[in-house]
Amino acid sequence: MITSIVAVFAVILFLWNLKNLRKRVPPLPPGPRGLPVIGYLPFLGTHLHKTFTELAGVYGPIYKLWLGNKLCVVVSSPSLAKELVRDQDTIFANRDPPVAAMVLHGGKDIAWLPYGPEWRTLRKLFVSKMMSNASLDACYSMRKQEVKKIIRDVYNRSGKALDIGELSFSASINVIQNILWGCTLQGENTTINGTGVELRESFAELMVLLGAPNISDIFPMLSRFDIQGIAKRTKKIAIHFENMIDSAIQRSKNLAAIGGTANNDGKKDFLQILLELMEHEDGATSFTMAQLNGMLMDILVGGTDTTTTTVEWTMAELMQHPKVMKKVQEELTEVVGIDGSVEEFHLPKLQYLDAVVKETMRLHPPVPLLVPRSPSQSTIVSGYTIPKGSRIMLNVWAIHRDPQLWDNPLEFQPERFLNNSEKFDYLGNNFQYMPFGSGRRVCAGIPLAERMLMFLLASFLHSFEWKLPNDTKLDLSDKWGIVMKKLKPLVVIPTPRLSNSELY
Ligand code: HEM
Repeated sequence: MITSIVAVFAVILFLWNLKNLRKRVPPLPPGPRGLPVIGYLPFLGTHLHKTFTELAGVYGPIYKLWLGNKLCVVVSSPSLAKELVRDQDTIFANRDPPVAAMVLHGGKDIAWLPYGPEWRTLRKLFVSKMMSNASLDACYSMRKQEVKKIIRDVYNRSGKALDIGELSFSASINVIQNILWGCTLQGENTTINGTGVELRESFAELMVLLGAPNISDIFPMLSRFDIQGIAKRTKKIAIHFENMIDSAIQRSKNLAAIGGTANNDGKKDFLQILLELMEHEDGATSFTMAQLNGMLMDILVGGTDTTTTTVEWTMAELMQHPKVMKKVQEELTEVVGIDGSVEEFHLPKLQYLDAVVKETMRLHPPVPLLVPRSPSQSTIVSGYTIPKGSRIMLNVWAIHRDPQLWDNPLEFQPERFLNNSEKFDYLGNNFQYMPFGSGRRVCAGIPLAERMLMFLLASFLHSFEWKLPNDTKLDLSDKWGIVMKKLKPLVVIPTPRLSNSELY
């Protein structure tokens, strides 16, 4: 009798333990302790990507930190990146927009919308109507005209010290505006002499505001006090953009009323296509004015600052490595010819320049932590629980410099990307190299970015020799922002390189 009772108890105890074992939720990832209430906030420093890389050295490739009551998870290995953006992509394709993004356009844009039908419609529209090869080929003449305009500007100022970031910003913003609404709204003002400088400063400030740790994000109940003034400063910039977009919309509507198009060739620009779709809305493509605004702002902001920054970093690395610069120019002479100017059909043949751009984006990924993700449900990654709503940062900067993945990772060696174009492209299929992100939320503007980067750089490098002003020392330090820029602008002096002045 006693034996039977003990046996029954033992079985019950065993089943109870088994049930508990099954129910036990895996732990959160390890991570540093912060202070009560504010968590790790005071220790973040000014360079988030570097602080996060140092912490990975202590806690491993996946760790957590608390910023106030917001749980952040930082991931910095290719295999874990794959778990997030390939194996569990539908869960991690969600975003966690900061207050600054909400102030900018209510989060109603491709970059910040949560993963779902609204985001899918906008992204599909953008990719199919604006980023297809056919659409980009159709507006090549306009891209060419804008790049030529910049090259002529530079030629007219040969021998003077010029800011490379300003030059490439002028070209990028004009190209993007032309694709969006068929003209540059500031007209001549976005050339290197005009108020394009002011516009560029607004973009740069916005990137800092979007990337800054904000008390309002960490303690939503304090957001109405806007303690750091981030919402106020973002609103000011948003109004500037809204006015720009409003005048573009008004102009487009006026043109449509008289049956005209912004381009004299009768081709519709992106804004006209969108406005028409809005009027004849069907279920598949319907969207609101707020979404239209968000999408336009997204493209203006997301497309120009990243491209400008990459051009500046590439030129800086080339100034630092004259032998590489020489090889790039030799390739250009061979492919384009010293009596010709660069055309887009030359670009696929410029394999060494392509390797130089890839190597630059390895060392200086323009968006070092990508755009933060946020799981739409609680899930498990690498044996750790990742709760719904936590903020996930993929530290691409650390992955791109990991000595276990790259030989001499801190050295600028474009050769590592030569004859390797299949292994390393921009689509994020190789989780060791992801300057444009990966998965469903990979950058939506890659086709234009790739063409613009190569076209601008090839034109600058083919048309001019570049040198630093006397007594200037090149500084390759960076400055934190969601888009990471050079701390000091790159200022260089051009001298014409081509045989014939008519090529300028
Ligand atoms: C050098 C140039 C560029 C770089 C390095 C870059 C990088 C990125 C990165 C890292 C992301 C986030 C990806 C992720 O979360 O996995 C992103 C998103 C995005 N980019 Fe780019 N980008 C560039 C140029 C452009 C251009 C030219 C456009 C538009 C004309 C553009 C439009 C967008 C949009 C709309 C998104 C949001 C995608 C989404 O959330 O679905 N980007 N970009």
